[in-house]
Amino acid sequence: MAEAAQTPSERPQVVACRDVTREYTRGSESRFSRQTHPTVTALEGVSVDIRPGEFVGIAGPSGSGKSTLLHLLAGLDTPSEGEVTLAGTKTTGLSEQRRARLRLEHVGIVFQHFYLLPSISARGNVALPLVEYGVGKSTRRETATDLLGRVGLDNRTTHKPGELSGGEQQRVAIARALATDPEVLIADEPTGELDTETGDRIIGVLRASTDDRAVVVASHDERVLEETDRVLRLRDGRLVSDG
Ligand SMILES: Nc1ncnc2c1ncn2[C@@H]1O[C@H](COP(=O)(O)OP(=O)(O)OP(=O)(O)O)[C@@H](O)[C@H]1O
Repeated sequence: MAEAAQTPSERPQVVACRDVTREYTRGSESRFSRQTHPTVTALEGVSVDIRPGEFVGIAGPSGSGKSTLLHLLAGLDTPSEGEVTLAGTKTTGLSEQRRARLRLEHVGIVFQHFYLLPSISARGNVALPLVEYGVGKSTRRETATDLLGRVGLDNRTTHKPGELSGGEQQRVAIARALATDPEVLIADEPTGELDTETGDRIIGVLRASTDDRAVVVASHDERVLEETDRVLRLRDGRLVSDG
């Protein structure tokens, strides 16, 4: 069946979590103390499928496991138990280097605090993942300029991050995350510190990115969650609803 004729629910999943648990052990034994801190179970028994074309929200109170789940979905972290399969590859057991390659090839990541390089232009920042990908300079420039146009920043391509507003920097970060044309775009609190109008613009840019990929957003912002197709609600590390 042609891809275009498929609805998101008919497409194969791009990320699958099966009965995933993530525990953090805080502190460690030292020479002077045998006492270890208790283990925190940040996620427990979470199973989720995410397919291209879906705009998925992750919601829940502070500490409920949203960022932990996002990091697992993005291949930034691996579960203590259970399995995460990203673009057909299980993340557990891969070396750091192979996991980094898997992310480079399949995932775009947007953090709340952008993490743009201050000394280079918006266009240079967007082109950075393509350097790692081995794309030539003129194609990098062309792609980065095109992506900045798509997020409404045609007239800011040569500005450095410090010369841009928070919302503009966030749009540069989204354009950078899209540079490698990833199958899944992951965003952690992308509207966190933005005013309503700027936040709405970011939501629009994320929504417009879902045509051929999955977009997964962890957020406290109900305006973001209302725009998604589906919300995964977490409480105390457990998935309490999916729909
Ligand atoms: N590196 C870590 N070491 C120890 N505990 C951690 C670590 N990261 C997260 N936790 C704990 O895991 C739980 C889930 O954290 P997580 O950051 O996933 O929650 P969250 O829902 O994203 O919270 P917020 O909305 O406040 O960002 C919390 O109890 C947190 O304290």
